[in-house]
Amino acid sequence: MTTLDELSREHCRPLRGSEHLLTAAQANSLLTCLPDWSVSDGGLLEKEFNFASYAATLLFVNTVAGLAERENHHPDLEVGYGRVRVSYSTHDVGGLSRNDFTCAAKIEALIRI
Ligand SMILES: C[C@H](O)[C@H](O)[C@H]1CNC2=NC(N)=NC(=O)C2=N1
Repeated sequence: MTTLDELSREHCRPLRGSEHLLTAAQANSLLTCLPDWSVSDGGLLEKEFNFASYAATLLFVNTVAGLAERENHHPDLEVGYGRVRVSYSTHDVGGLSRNDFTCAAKIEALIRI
């Protein structure tokens, strides 16, 4: 079984095409190592993060944006006061791929520093 640490050390690969879609079993297995992440009814890998200040919220947004650019894998970010909902899916695959779980693990690794 993949651990959070192992997943966070992977890098996103350019994936295109439905052959890279994860099965529900594969997605559920990866989900077990991501604390408080869930797969929404719409098929997005999601988590809401809460912060004590607007400055901390924006620091998180910018850090996640930097990660997205480095990995060339970009989440939707819904930003509120002290709150960010991060949603991943892989557009080029048409659903969830391993890249979504890799990036989620990287976010977990960076907030645990
Ligand atoms: C051309 C470029 O590499 C692709 O469009 C990348 C960019 N970032 C991406 N981000 C996400 N979330 N899904 C993708 O399929 C995706 N594809």
